[in-house]
Amino acid sequence: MSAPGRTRGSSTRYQQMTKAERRASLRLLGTLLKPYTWQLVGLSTIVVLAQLASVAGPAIIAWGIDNGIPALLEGRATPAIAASVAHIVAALVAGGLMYVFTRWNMTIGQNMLFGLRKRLFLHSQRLDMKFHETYASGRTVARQTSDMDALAQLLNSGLDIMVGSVLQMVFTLTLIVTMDVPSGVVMAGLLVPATMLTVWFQKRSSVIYRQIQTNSARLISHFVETVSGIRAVKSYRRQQANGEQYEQLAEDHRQSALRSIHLFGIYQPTLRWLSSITVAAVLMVGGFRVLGEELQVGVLIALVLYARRFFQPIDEIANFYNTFQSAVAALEKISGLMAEKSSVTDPEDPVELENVQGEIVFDRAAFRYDEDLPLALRPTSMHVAAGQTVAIVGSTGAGKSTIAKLMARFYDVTDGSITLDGVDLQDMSLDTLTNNIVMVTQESYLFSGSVANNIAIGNPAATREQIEAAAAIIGADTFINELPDGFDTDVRARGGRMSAGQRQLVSFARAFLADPNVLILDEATSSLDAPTEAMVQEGLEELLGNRTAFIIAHRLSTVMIADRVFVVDDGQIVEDGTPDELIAAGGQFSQLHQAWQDSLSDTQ
Ligand SMILES: Nc1ncnc2c1ncn2[C@@H]1O[C@H](COP(=O)(O)OP(=O)(O)OP(=O)(O)O)[C@@H](O)[C@H]1O
Repeated sequence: MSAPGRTRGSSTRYQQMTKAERRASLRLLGTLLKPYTWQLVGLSTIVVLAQLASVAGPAIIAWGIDNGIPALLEGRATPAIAASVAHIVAALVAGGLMYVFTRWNMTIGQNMLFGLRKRLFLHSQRLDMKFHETYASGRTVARQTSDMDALAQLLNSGLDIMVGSVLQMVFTLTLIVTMDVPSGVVMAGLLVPATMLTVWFQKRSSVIYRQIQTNSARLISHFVETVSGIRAVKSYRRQQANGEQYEQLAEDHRQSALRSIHLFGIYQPTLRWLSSITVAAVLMVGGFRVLGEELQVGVLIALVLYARRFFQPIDEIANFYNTFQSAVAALEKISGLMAEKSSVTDPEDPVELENVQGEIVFDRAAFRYDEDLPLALRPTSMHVAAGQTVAIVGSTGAGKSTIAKLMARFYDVTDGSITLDGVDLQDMSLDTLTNNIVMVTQESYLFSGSVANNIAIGNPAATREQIEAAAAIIGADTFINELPDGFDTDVRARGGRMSAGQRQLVSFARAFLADPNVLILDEATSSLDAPTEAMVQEGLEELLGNRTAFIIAHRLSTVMIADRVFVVDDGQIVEDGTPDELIAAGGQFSQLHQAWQDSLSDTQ
């Protein structure tokens, strides 16, 4: 019997699904089940046999009483012993079969979920940046967690209830009618109010389950938002206001949970009451028939036992309906995510690159983030020779990061092309691209694991010596060696926490180890303080080496090491030249340079 709130109803969502969505989700269920067709046939057979063995119990008792007792009175014990043995064997067979069924069924369910989880994870990773920017990460998490749980419930209990419980009712009713038609009529008569009660319960429970689901999602999302924005919460003293909001949401959740408990409180006792009335009615009708010698006592006992069992599966079936709806809605959401296509894909016949030099050419390359948005990069043509270091500067929102993201193929150009050594980025495999072009972003993301593992992401084949050498060249080794376990320190553990600048140094070492031909640093030095920046300046020059490099920078010191500067304004490169040339030209860069100079002298 399901506890209140265990299954998640989403009938409204289910009803809102279009036919196409429903078909897509059922198709996904079909692809999950298909490899297990024969195993599912085997499982169904086991359920049928287990139900037959379990339903045989009362019939054996009836036979034992009606034949065994008279035989005992005549001094023959064999029929009574045979009935007892048969009853024990039937119970053992039913139990054994259910054991095999449960293990096998759970194993298949877990295997299916394992396959689906893996497919979903790999698919989510493959999807392009545009998808990840629009599809909230919380939703991706829900696909992997609550939706998988809903599906797990269906896979765990689906076959047992759909086949087992339904068969239990069918077999029981058939046996009752076969044994005694009037008792069958009594049972069928009481089935009418039980069905009406169940339909009433089912309708209300699916609405309440949906409320519980919505309220719990609101509660969680408010909690997550507060925790992830805790700095803003503390800075603006939002604790009390947030607390009040949370209390209201928690109260809504409590109310919907109470409504669910109340509903169960009406349904289950009423169903039991109907079940008891059935037993009493069968006993009364049967009793009179025994008195009239139209029915044997053993058969009457069997009928009473069957009547007790008859209603047991009804509430399981009613609850299962919610499980089924939740699972179909979850499947629809999962299949929706699986149907998403990445616009950045591998070409069918990729061009192999050899001896890459690192020449980057934009040929009337233009880009917009969405069809109804203006161009973030207006048609741009430029040529950057292999080995050049280019600083990209410009005001906020000018389009600097957009240029960087296009070179790393986070997005594909809307028009024109970008080439590496004369080969269109879209004509090389994504592996070739990432082996040759690496972007270090300002977030400097560190994955769980040790510092050494985080650096090794740049080149998983690197030896420990190479990892430590990369850190030393970048100038990250001093602080890493001071961490509790040096390079083996877990970056998430206490003592492994790093400042923004230290994280950037680790990501520099990672990029150095990756050894790409083209390196893009997006604001990568912006969060280093002046002494740290001075420290990494040398490492940065080591990192840049002979490779082609694009540095988006807000700091003069970084810009001045560049061979060339692009000034970006309103989605286009408006100035292009060496730092000295641009200072002399008196344009935007020279003003920017002057402002930097002034700010430096102010701080001295
Ligand atoms: N994911 C996105 N979806 C829609 N528009 C975007 C997206 N990212 C950036 N834009 C828009 O594209 C334009 C260029 O943004 P971009 O991030 O390239 O500027 P930027 O020069 O790097 O700015 P900043 O120095 O502030 O980082 C801006 O108008 C911005 O609003």
